[in-house]
Amino acid sequence: MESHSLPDTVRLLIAFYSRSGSVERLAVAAAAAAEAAGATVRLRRAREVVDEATMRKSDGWLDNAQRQNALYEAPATADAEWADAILFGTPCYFGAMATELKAFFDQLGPQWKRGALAGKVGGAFATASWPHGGTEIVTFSLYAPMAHLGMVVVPTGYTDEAMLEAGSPYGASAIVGAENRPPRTEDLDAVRHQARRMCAIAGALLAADEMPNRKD
Ligand SMILES: Cc1cc2nc3c(=O)[nH]c(=O)nc-3n(C[C@H](O)[C@H](O)[C@H](O)COP(=O)(O)O)c2cc1C
Repeated sequence: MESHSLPDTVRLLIAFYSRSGSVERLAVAAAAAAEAAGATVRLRRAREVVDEATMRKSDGWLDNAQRQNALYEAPATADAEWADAILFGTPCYFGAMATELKAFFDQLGPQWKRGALAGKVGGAFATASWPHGGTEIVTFSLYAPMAHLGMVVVPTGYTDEAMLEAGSPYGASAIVGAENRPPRTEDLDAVRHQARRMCAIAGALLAADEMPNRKD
C-alpha cells in the first residue's frame, strides 16, 4: 500500500447510508485512513426514508440505525460545501443506490444552481449481498450525479495493489452475503486506498489553487 502525506488542510466528507453496518465499516476505515494521512474528515450517515415498521421487519435494522444515528450526524448541504472531496457510500438496493443517499443528493439543488460543488473531488463505493449483485453498476451510477454537480470524479482504477484484490476500477466494494459478513481486510484496504487517493488529488488541486469553491 502506498502512503501519501497530505496537506493538513484537505477536507473529506464521507456521506453514507448503511442498515446492517457493512457500508459503515468501509466508511469508518476510509475515514481513519484519510485522517492518518492528515485530512480532516466528516463522517455522516444519511437518515431513514422508509418507515419504522419496515425497519422492524429485518433483524437488527432498527437497532443498527439507532446506534449509527447516535454516532454520526446526518449529512447536510453545508458539509458538502465545506468539503474538498466527497466519498459516497451506499448499499446496493435492487441495482441502485439507497434512496436515503439519493435523498441527500436531491437536497443539493441550490448548490448545483450556484456551482458550489464544482471542482470538488468525488468518489463512491458500494456493498451488496451477492457477487455480481450490483456493486459495480451502483458505484458507476453515482458518477452521474457527481458529474451534474461539476465534481472531479476520481475512479480507483488499478492505482494500488489493493485494487487487484478487491473493489473495481470504479470504487471499493464488499460482498457481504445475506448474513452481512464483515467486509474482508482486502475490501477495507481498497477503500482506504480510495480515500487516500481522493485526498491526495484534492490536496494537489488545493496546492495548485484549483479548488474554486474552497470555503475558509
Ligand atoms: C431493498 C433491498 C434491495 C437489495 N438489493 C440487492 C441487490 O440488488 N443485489 C445484492 O447483491 N444485494 C441486495 N440487497 C442486499 C444489500 O445490498 C445488503 O444488505 C447491503 O449491501 C448491506 O449493507 P449494510 O450492511 O451497510 O446495510 C438488497 C437489500 C435490500 C434491503
